[in-house]
Amino acid sequence: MLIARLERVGLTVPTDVQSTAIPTILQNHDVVIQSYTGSGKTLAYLLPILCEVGPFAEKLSQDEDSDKRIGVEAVIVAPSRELGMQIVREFEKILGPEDKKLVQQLVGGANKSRQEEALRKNKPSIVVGTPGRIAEISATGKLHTHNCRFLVLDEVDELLSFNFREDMHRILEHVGRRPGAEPHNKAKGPLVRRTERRTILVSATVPFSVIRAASSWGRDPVLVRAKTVVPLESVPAAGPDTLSKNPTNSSSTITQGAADSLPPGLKHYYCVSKLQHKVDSLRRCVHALDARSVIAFMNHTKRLKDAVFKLEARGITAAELHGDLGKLARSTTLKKFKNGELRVLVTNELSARGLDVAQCDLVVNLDLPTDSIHYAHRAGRAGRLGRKGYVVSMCEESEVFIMKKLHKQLGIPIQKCDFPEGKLSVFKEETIKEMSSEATAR
Ligand SMILES: Nc1ncnc2c1ncn2[C@@H]1O[C@H](COP(=O)(O)OP(=O)(O)OP(=O)(O)O)[C@@H](O)[C@H]1O
Repeated sequence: MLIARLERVGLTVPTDVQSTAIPTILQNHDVVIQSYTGSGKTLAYLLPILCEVGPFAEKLSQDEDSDKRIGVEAVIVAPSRELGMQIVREFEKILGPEDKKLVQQLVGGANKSRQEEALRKNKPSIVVGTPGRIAEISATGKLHTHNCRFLVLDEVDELLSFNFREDMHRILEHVGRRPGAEPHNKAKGPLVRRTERRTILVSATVPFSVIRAASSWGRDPVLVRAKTVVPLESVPAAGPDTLSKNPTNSSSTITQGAADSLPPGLKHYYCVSKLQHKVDSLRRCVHALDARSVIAFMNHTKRLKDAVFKLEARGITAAELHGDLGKLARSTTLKKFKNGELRVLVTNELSARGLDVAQCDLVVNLDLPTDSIHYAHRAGRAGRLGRKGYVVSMCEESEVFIMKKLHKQLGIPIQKCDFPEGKLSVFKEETIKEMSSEATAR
């Protein structure tokens, strides 16, 4: 049934991470799924859920069946409303129009009373949302998750950040916990109250904070990477940027930084440009690479509008996407970008995580990311599902040392380039020594 439906929507060959994660989750494991951006992690958890929840589920035994009617059975948490809605659309694509009411979005910014009304009326088995809204509706008692069998935290390292702490605590405490069960008592170990909830943590980057969280939230969780499954306790504690030795060898230290979170089809460059010329360098870069679908990242929302204005003034269709925009403006802009009406989307960190625009062929850092993890998530907007793509970072002379650091932490070549006469020109391979002597000479 499910396989037939997948074939109908053009999903016939599983990606590596799906081939590894799906059976592991169906064997009742708690899992951490780590695989590079655009490798199909969403379906890696969505498909096992649909094997057990909804129209494609194997028939449950009588008592489980009666339980089935009470409340939500899967909760998926995402750090942004765009990613939340993207996951909902993936569910709806597979469920089809007749069953799409089985999944309900609970993202921030949408109308809360309409969401509560839909929960009451449709009695969805699956909810997908952002931490604040899920926690808020759960606190009103209108979201019944005690029967929940799956809790998915997508972009989990982002969800661990401070601003989600309180909401995530509530979600972890309530989802899959039977009413009246004794409160979480560490002394009795992390699992005394959750019997069958499977906790699935997902990200392209898995810093040690995620490993630690998984061990306390799950029951003997395993780490699923593209082709390997290792017990989590075999992962030694390490700093945030430990690079993997040999990813295929299960005893190696895992990458807790970002080295193997980058898609293989990407080429990475940096271009030295003065701050006031960066947008013009972006324009020359877009033309030189003949990029059709470009995502440009900036660190300060205030400056996005100015960049869009300059691009439009030079005849490049562009728009800004950030959290200060209203819900409608954000979804309209995203739709226009995805259907090719816009050539450049100028955005900030909000859109870095998880945004899936299959045709994105160029990512430009108009402002440099703060670290290798942020670099990886931004870069991973291009090269989706093994496609080719470029990542070009615009940096001032004084920031070149940051590119050297990223090159080292990520273990990837990031070559210096420029765009004279509308062509990409790559400087000869600058070794680390040359780069560092350049850096010290300044
Ligand atoms: N088996 C498959 N066959 C064909 N297309 C697939 C398959 N699995 C996923 N896709 C498509 O590949 C794209 C990327 O998938 P997805 O967004 O799940 O990647 P991801 O690993 O979650 O990326 P990120 O780390 O950026 O969130 C999506 O458009 C998805 O529909």
